[in-house]
Amino acid sequence: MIELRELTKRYGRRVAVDGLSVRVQPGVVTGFLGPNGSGKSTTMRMILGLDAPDSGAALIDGVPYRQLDRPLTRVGALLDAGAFHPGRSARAHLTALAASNDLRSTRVEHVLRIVGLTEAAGRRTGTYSLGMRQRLGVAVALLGDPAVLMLDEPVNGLDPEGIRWIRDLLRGLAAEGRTVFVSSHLIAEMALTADRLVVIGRGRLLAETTVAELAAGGDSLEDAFFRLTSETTDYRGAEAA
Ligand SMILES: Nc1ncnc2c1ncn2[C@@H]1O[C@H](COP(=O)(O)OP(=O)(O)OP(=O)(O)O)[C@@H](O)[C@H]1O
Repeated sequence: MIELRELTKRYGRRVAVDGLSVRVQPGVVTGFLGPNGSGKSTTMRMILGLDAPDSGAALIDGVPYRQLDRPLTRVGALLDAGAFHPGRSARAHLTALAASNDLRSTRVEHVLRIVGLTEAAGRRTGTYSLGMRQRLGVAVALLGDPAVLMLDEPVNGLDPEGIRWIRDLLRGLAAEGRTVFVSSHLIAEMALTADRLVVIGRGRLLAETTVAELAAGGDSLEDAFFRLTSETTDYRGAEAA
């Protein structure tokens, strides 16, 4: 489980994450939704110990990420697809990561199979398409067989086949009992992938709900999302100008 307790982060005078308290439960896909700049990436970076909160805490199974023993076996994350050495093959990348984190080397071929990269695993990642790099990012996240998975905008830039693949994978991982926390600014995509939704705007919690509850209001999911977040966006479309 991921637990945020009054999590707060400021950049100068700007509050990027503002007293966020949320519990992300195992066994379901939880969508983390909010407009651009609402604080999703900053929250995820704090969960992974890459940014320090100004106050509050982000806990994984009760402890901060940095205190986890063998963290890759506890939490898998996909933050930035494409951040791989372009001259290295996928297999070499995963093998090095497994060795440096004391993971069984048999995991490498296993995760390559899960993400469908077995045949391409010997190729330099510099030759990979965005979709293939995304798959490799997912392979990295799964390498330690963690019970908690966190993905920041995993469908960005993917074609429909890639989007469906990520969706099915995430739902399968949750069905295995894992905690799956996935961010997006696209409500329509999240409606197809997530069971629960955590909606934020300007770093604040706006709603913790289910897709069904959000849709029950009568208007479309998109309208419900805009209604929730409209007060928090810094920009306005022509209609509202
Ligand atoms: N390193 C940083 N320095 C200064 N400001 C930052 C930094 N990182 C994020 N911010 C600011 O914090 C706020 C939240 O940004 P964040 O990237 O977490 O939002 P997001 O919801 O992930 O947005 P997007 O969907 O566009 O990725 C924004 O106003 C952003 O400009």
